[in-house]
Amino acid sequence: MDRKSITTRDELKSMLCDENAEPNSMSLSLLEEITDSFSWEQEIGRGGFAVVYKGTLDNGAIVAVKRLSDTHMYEKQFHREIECLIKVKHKNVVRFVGYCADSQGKVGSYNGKFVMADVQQRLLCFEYLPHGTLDKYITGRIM
Ligand SMILES: Nc1ncnc2c1ncn2[C@@H]1O[C@H](COP(=O)(O)OP(=O)(O)OP(=O)(O)O)[C@@H](O)[C@H]1O
Repeated sequence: MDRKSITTRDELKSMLCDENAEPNSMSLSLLEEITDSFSWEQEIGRGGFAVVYKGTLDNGAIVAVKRLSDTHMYEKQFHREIECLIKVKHKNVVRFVGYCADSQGKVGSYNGKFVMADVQQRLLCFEYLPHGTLDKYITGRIM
């Protein structure tokens, strides 16, 4: 279980080219880099618990980066979700590429005092599906 995390665009590109490659942990800095720091121009959709961004690579490859809202899940649930996503491998299920759980202590002011708080970021990365949602696809509302 000591596989090296995906930290560069090249590592992500070669992982995407290998259909047998297992999902892996990814660095927050790489996910920030490919989504232009989660800019609104890269946003492709919103669900109940996450905003989904397009992550673009220089060879034209695209991934979908799902940034979970900080209140969405406890640690255990997040681990269980990753475990399930890793196990599911099927041609009709979107490919799970990787995950990122990052926590940084940040100093801020609260009631006039400086406090140190843990800022957590949890992200999931999937293969990008270019044809919109299934309901729009089925009902023909795709451009
Ligand atoms: N792999 C993907 N490729 C392309 N677009 C995606 C992908 N995953 C999500 N999206 C887009 O982002 C939107 C939000 O996705 P998300 O999975 O967060 O929410 P959801 O499917 O509505 O379900 P829920 O809120 O229950 O998790 C989708 O409706 C879709 O437009």
